[in-house]
Amino acid sequence: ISTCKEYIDNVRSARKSIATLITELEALQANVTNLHELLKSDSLNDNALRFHNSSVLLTCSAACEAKLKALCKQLGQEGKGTRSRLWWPFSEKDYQKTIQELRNFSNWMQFALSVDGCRLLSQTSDDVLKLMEEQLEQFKTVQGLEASTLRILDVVTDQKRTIQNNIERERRKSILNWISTSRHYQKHRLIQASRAQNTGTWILQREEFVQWRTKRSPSNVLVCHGIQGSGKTNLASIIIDELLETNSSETSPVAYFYFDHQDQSSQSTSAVLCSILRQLLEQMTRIPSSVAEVYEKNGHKESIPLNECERLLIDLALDMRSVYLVFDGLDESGHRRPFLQSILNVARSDHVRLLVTSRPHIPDLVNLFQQHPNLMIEAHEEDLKTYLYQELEQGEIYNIADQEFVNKLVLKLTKGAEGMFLLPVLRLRIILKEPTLGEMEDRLADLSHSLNDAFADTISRIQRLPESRSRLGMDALKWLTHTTEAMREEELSDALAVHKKQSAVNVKYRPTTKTILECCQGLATVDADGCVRLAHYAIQEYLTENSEDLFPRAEATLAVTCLRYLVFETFQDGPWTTETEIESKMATYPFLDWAARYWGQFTRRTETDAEVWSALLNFFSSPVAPAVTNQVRQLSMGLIEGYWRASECKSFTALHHASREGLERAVDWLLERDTFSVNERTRMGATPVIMAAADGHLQTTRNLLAYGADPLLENWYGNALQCAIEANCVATVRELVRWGMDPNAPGKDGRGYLKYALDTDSAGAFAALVELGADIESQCKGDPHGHLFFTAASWGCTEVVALMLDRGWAEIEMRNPGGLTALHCAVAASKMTTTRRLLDAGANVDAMDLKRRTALEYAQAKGNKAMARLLLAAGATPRGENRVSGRATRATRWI
Ligand SMILES: Nc1ncnc2c1ncn2[C@@H]1O[C@H](COP(=O)(O)OP(=O)(O)OP(=O)(O)O)[C@@H](O)[C@H]1O
Repeated sequence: ISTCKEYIDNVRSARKSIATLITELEALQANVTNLHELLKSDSLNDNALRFHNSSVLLTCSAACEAKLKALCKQLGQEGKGTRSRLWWPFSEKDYQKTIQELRNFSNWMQFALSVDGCRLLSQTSDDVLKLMEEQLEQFKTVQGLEASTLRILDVVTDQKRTIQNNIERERRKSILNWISTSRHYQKHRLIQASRAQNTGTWILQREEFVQWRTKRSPSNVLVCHGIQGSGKTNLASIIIDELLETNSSETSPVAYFYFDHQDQSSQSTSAVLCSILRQLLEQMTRIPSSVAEVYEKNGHKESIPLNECERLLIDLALDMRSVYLVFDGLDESGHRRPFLQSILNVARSDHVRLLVTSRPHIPDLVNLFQQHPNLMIEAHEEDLKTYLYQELEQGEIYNIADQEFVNKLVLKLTKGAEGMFLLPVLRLRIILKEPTLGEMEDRLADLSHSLNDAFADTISRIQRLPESRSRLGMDALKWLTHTTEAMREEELSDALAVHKKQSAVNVKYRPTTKTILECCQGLATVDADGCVRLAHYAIQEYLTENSEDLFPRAEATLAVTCLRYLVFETFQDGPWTTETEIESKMATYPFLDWAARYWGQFTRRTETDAEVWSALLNFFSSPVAPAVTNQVRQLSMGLIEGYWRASECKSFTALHHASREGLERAVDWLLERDTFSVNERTRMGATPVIMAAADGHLQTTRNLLAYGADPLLENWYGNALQCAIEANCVATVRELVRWGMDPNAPGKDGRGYLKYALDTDSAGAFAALVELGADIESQCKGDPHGHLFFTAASWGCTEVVALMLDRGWAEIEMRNPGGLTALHCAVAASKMTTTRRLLDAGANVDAMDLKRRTALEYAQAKGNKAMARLLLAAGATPRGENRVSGRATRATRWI
């Protein structure tokens, strides 16, 4: 039974097995046939292929043959009985083995079917192994190549990363430079370099300072005040160093600014805030997206708008653990009011620690800071001693004097310091200038009593120098005392080279900076920007106070120097055609640019001086000088080409000059002689009255009108009234309207005059126009905002907004056609300062427009977090607050 079962099982699967066996045998047969063909073919003969007896292919073929024979025998059932012949001759295991073997043979044959395969299989198995090894080697080489490729890929990836980093670095640099290029650190480094070692550290231990720094003080502001020369600036530099060393980090950045009375033009509110913003960003590894966004939006503009800068500062401060801001010499800032307004906005956040230094008794500062902690600064005896000993050692005093004299000197200077650092500094300089010990002792016995005496001593020393040196020193001090703009070394040197009998620039007379400084006997110094300055604010005060005695007719002589320089033959080949030509003249003759910009300032105040008058007439009668002067001025002020083009400058007459500079006597003189028509026009259409009105020269405007000037004439920009409004020259605006200009007439581009006042937020001019009859309602017609109040809020005209509310010319909750309040408008336009002013004036922070949106939602839509915080601080209710009471709403979570 078991035999029968075995048979039946075998027979059952035999059909399938036979079919498989046949397929494998057919495949093998086909391969053998093909191989046979190949071995006979030319391709192998040509290559003279020899099969070794023990080659792999022959061995394999022999094995194949043997197998096939065995198979035949098995299938033929030779020598078996009848019954067993009916049996399927393979067990399952044998069958599987046979099929596998046949497949292997087939594979070998197939491999041999290529020339390369044949060549390989013609070798013995050892050879094949060797070849395989070689191929393995080659494979490894390829693998090596792959590894190199991977390395190359790594390098390329690295390079890509580097390039990306470079791009990011460049972008960061452009953003930072766009924000500010002021080199705030230069003054800091100068002070650091001149500060005596180990002085002033006492301030870091003072309780007021420690409390301020560690936020234990109830106020985030600390005011350090002290008399002139008490050492405030040096102490500020010590504080800055300490904060930078121990606090400066991504989350606690430090920024500072030193105000300087001689540098007003580069210390506008905007310049200072931008410098602060840049410093804070420099301490952060990544530029925050809020800053990048402002750059994307405004990067094409020359500089970052002030309100954006202020907003970003507020925004950054809120994200920091603490921000330390140090401002030295607030009393020296000529733009104090707007600056303080902005910086105190920034310092509303408690994260901001604000430290300022100033002289005492400055009324506006006293009022503003009286509720904040104060720290009195005066020179410390120990610091003075340290400083004096260091100075004496460096001055090699021990070559002349013994220790006893040195000790006596230090003691006397320290005891007589009167709380100042500056006084002993000056006294020491005077003593050290003496040639012998005896004269030093005499000086010490007869010390100047006060700071002013010390200055007077120095001046008399300058006056005792040899004549030309003394003149040079006093002339340099005269320039430095009377200029409102810092003078670069080369400008001052070129100005000092102007002598009476010259008719051209003579470079041989230009003194070097070293000579200038020597002749000023320590009263002047050069800063890191290459500007020559009076060494201390106190010197400026002294020289200004005593100017009449020290520099008789100072401004007149400066006016004459400018006018004489401008008519030099050197410039007779002007006006020039290209910007490069003009710039090259300005570079070769550095005083040209300075004289062209400031001659009028000095001349205006000294027109009646005979020498000035004669120099002025000489200037006016020059066929070239007025054109050259105008060209250089317009270019150096950065005006568009139309203004400095030679043809325009040639049409800019003496009358235009006199009108723009407000030279009343000259205007009268020129008009009386009928030299020019009162309505003389330049190529761009400028008239004398436009020139006078735009610069706010009231009397000159009056005189021109009296001579028949037509204020309705327009240049390419507008008429005299429009120019006076935009420059916020209130008295001139009044004069022009009184003369007959209609404040309700449309301007050149069809807009009403009130709108021009909004262009520059000129609240004074706006008020004057309304008082003189400008009708707000009629000038609102056609305004896309519906009313000037909304336009003012949208444009960020904070002063005009405040004015309109004060005077009742607008209601704080009035609505535009879209149901928006002024608050909505200011928030929608991201005008932070205007928004704050509206909130201070009582604007309803939750007012809703027609679609029931609040100002907070406008801020949210804009992604303006600082604005949202401002509104929330003013009590704004986030949407959903009532519904989800007690839980952060979407709006507050977003902030
Ligand atoms: N630590 C110091 N090391 C060396 N010199 C110092 C130091 N402190 C002050 N001085 C000297 O004293 C002068 C006056 O100091 P500083 O300018 O700091 O005073 P200030 O109080 O800021 O003056 P002002 O209010 O008049 O501007 C400096 O020009 C310097 O020469």
